Amino acid sequence: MVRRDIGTDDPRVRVRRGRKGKKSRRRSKDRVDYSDAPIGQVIAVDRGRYRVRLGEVDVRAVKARELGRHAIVVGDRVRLVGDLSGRADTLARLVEVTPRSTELTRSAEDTPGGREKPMVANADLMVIVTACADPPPRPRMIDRCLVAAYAGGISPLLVATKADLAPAAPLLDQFTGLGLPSLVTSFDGEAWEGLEGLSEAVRGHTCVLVGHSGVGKSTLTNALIPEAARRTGEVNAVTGRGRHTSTGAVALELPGGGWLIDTPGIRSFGLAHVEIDDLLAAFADLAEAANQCPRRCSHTADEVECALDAWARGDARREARLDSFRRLLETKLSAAEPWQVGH
Ligand SMILES: Nc1nc2c(ncn2[C@@H]2O[C@H](COP(=O)(O)OP(=O)(O)OP(=O)(O)O)[C@@H](O)[C@H]2O)c(=O)[nH]1
Ligand SMILES: [Zn+2]
Repeated sequence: MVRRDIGTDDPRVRVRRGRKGKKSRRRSKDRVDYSDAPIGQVIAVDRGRYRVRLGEVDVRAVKARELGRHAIVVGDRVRLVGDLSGRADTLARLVEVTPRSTELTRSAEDTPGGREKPMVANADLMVIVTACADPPPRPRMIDRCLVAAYAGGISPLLVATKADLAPAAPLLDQFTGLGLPSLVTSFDGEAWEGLEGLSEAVRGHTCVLVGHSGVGKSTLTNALIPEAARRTGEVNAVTGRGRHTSTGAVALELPGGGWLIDTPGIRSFGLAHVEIDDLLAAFADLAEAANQCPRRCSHTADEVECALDAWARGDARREARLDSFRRLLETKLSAAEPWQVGH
C-alpha cells in the first residue's frame, strides 16, 4: 500500500492565498500533479464525507479544497492522497475525479432547490425493478428510467418481480418493441425463482437499482448480497446514522464481482439534460434511417416529413419499434422540469 505524506507542511499541497480584492488564478505550473495518486471508487457519500473502496480497503475521505463545488457521486473513480490505510479515525483527501463513462442525474423534483444533480457515475447496467402486481406496474415510470438509461449509454434490464401474484407477460409485452432484456422473479418467503438468472446478469457490472417503493428491491438486494441484509439497520459507518435515513445512493459489492448501487428515496431520474440525438443513438436502426430526415426533424408522430415513418411502414416489427421510440421521445419532451420554465 502506497502511503503519501501530505501533512500541511508538505509543499505539494500548499494553497496560495488569494490577494485581497483580487481574484487570484493559480498558474498551471503551481498545480500539483496527482497522476501518481491511486484511484479508488466512491461507494457512499454523505455530507461532505466520502467512503472510497481502494484495493481491499475502504478509505474515508474529504474533498480537497481545489475541487471546489465539483460534485462527487457514488461510482466516481477518484484519486486519493494522504492516509490511505483505511484505519478508524483516518481521513484521506480526494484530489481528482476521473472522467465519467456514464452519469445519472436525480430529477429536479427530488432535489432540494429544484435542480438536477448528478447522483450516480459510471454505472453500465440499469436494473429497473417492477412488480407484476402489488404495487401495480407503472409503465410510464419505466419509460422515464429507460430514457435516462438509453440517453446515458447505460444498458437497461427490466426485472419483473412477484410473478407468483400475477403473470409477467402483460407488463413485458409493452416493451417488446424496444428489445429490452427482461427477467422474471418470484419469492414466496422461502424459495426463489429466477434469482440465478438475475445474479448472472448483474455479475461484474456496476448496476444501478431503480424502482418505486414496495416492488421488492430490498428483497432482491438481500438475496443477491446476503451481507446487505445484515448491514441494513446497522448504523452507517460513514454517516453514523441508520442507512435508511439517508436518501443518497450507496454501492454494495456483489459477491461475484461488480456493484449494486441502490438509490433510496429517488423517485426518478432527471431528463432535462437529455438530448434527442443521444436517445436516438441508442436505436441504431432508427438513427440510420433518421439520416434521411429533414434538418431539425423532431421525429415525433406529427412530423410530416419524418423519414422514420417510411422506414417502418408495412413492417410490424419496425412499426412497434418506432412506436416505442416515440413513446420514449414523448416521455422526454413532456418530462416536467420546473427549472426549465422560461428557457
Ligand atoms: N408475493 C411476493 N412478495 C414479494 C416478492 N418480493 C418481495 N415481496 C414482498 O414485497 C414487500 C416489499 O418488498 P421490499 O423488498 O421491501 O420492496 P422495496 O422495493 O425495497 O421497497 P422500498 O424499500 O419501500 O423501496 C415485502 O413484504 C416483500 O416480502 C415476491 O416475489 N413475491
Ligand atoms: Zn425524423
